[in-house]
Amino acid sequence: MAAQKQLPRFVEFGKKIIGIGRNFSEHAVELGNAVPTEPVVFLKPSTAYITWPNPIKMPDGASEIHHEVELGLVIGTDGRNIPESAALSHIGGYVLALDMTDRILQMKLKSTGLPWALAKGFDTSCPVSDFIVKDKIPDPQEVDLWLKVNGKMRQEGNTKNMIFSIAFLVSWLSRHFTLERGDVILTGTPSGVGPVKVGDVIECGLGTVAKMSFPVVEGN
Ligand SMILES: CC(=O)CC(=O)C(=O)O
Ligand SMILES: [Mg+2]
Repeated sequence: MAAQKQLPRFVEFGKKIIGIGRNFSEHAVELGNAVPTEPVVFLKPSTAYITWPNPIKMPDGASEIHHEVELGLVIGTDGRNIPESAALSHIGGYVLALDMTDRILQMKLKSTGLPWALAKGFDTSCPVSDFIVKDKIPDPQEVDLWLKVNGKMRQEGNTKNMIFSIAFLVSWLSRHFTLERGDVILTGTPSGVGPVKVGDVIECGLGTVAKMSFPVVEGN
């Protein structure tokens, strides 16, 4: 409870949303990408956040978007050049997150070597759960991730299968830019990503620690 008071709801101080791509080899392979030798990084604007009971809105011009269930790390203490040995102490807690992606647009951008910002950063592209206090996840490298669409299982994975560990990611990112209290790091999705359309309902969870559900609606 004390920890919850320190970090009440991350959205009150949410800053950068830092995405890590292709951090599970089976997912990299399912989209025809090479398994990375260095983390693949992108950013989403804070306007991407939504929490229950808000819906995911289809972005303009799209008829489908992809779901990606992920563990989100919430930074609790600012840091730069954080050694790997101290990385976990900079994490203040966690969120269950969806990295919603306009895959068709992302593929187009990739094919011309352009950044993914528009495909990853549309409004409502980052649904998140309530803040999860650190104690609820004693080992973030041993967490089940699952996602269903309209009641059918689509993604099942475990954070132990990440290519780059959570401690490595926090340390490595902090060498490139300062991590600030309230930043959220999306740690990558396991395999099974796929399309959702208007009318679909996504339900997902982190083992039994967190669960959330979001409908997909027409954008405006
Ligand atoms: C290809 C992607 O969109 C990468 C990504 O976000 C991931 O989680 O992996
Ligand atoms: Mg992702």
